Amino acid sequence: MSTATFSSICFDQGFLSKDKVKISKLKHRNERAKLYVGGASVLSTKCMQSSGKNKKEVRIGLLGASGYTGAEIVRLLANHPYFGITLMTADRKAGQTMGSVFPHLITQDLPTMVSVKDADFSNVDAVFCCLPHGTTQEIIKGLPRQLKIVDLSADFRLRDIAEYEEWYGQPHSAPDLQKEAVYGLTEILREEVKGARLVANPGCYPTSIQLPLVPLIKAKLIEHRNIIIDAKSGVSGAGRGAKEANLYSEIAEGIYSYGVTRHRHAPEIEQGLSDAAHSKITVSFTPHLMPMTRGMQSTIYVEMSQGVTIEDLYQQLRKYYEDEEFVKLLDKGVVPHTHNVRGSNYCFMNIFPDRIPGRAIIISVIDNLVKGASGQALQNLNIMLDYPENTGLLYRPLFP
Ligand SMILES: NC(=O)C1=CN([C@@H]2O[C@H](COP(=O)(O)OP(=O)(O)OC[C@H]3O[C@@H](n4cnc5c(N)ncnc54)[C@H](OP(=O)(O)O)[C@@H]3O)[C@@H](O)[C@H]2O)C=CC1
Ligand SMILES: CC(=O)N[C@@H](CCC(=O)OP(=O)(O)O)C(=O)O
Repeated sequence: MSTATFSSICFDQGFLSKDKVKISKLKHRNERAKLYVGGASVLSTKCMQSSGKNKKEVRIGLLGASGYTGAEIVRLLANHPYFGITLMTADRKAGQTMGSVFPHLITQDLPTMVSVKDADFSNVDAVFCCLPHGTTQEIIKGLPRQLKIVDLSADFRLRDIAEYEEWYGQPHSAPDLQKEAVYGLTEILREEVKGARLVANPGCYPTSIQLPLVPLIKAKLIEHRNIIIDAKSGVSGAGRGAKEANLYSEIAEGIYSYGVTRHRHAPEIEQGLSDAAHSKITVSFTPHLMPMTRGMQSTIYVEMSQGVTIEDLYQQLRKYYEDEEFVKLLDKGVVPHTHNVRGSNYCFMNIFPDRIPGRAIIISVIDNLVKGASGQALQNLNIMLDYPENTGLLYRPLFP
């Protein structure tokens, strides 16, 4: 069985069917990976519906389905043999079908979107919450306790409620739930995610920044001072809502920095780095908006600890991520490009010696909508529900 190929398996989308990838290679830690080659369990949605058998095992509620991250969850779940969507919500677009809002999803059989206040959770086991921060905490507070929840917003990411209130400019209405939430930076906090009911999915910038820095800080290879992060995002990072600053004519043929000295991802990044260091770390962080739809690059300048070499940093990242499916340290000298990860759940990174002795430059790229949002969210829910972590996430990067 372990030598079956994906070409022998019925998936909704053609790209995997052409891949002669040995199933054994794709197995993760979880024994349920065996189900990949179990015949009926790998049938596509269409196959299941037409036979009326083998309904998907987990019923998913998707809150904020009409936004970019919601649509991305729908796209990813098309290839998930176990998770099926039974509830979708929208705000202004409540009452509409997904296919009318996102024609690229018209081939998927999906429920009509309803307003959150009319949502019936009796047919739901787990929820992806793709709502704006601020609105999310009230909604999650009202959900049935038995639901597993992955929240893509920032509402439960910061442990310190006072810090949340300072950076987000409003009181937190669910501090008790905040205590229960687990920060879902998967490759770093996988064990905590396993037992969680509520996961706070990390922001896109914090994901691309913490993945390379946390292993280096844990191994005491870099200094805690003078960490400088220059990060760039595609426009989809700002969501689908209309904003003057995101009009084509404002974005095309130029770049601009925003949130200079005060972007709300700074405390989130600092929380993760400080946990790794067991002492307070403060960073210089400046995000930029780029004239591209998806993609994110973080270029990070660090000071190496006394006596540490670039080779030490490289070997630490190599060791830390050698068994990881979605985080890849590239060969020495290869510069990561957002094109390398577009449409996929990968984070690619590399590390270079700076011309200033003792300093290093780290480059990390992700797709903000996948590893930076919906992909990592699905990775987390797979773990929370004890499914193979890579289920539904084996999309190859789109190039060009
Ligand atoms: N875009 C990205 O790259 C990333 C986004 N995130 C976070 O994920 C969350 C979703 O982001 P994204 O999909 O980009 O956002 P969008 O603006 O594209 O979508 C927001 C969704 O929430 C719904 N909505 C808006 N206001 C309300 C409300 N008051 N009550 C109920 N539903 C509401 C919208 O419905 P309708 O369209 O019908 O009005 C829409 O479905 C945000 O918290 C964002 O910060 C996190 C990481 C990366
Ligand atoms: C390009 C752009 O505008 N990006 C968003 C970050 C997206 C994200 O991760 O947002 P949350 O932390 O709110 O979930 C921003 O800078 O506000």
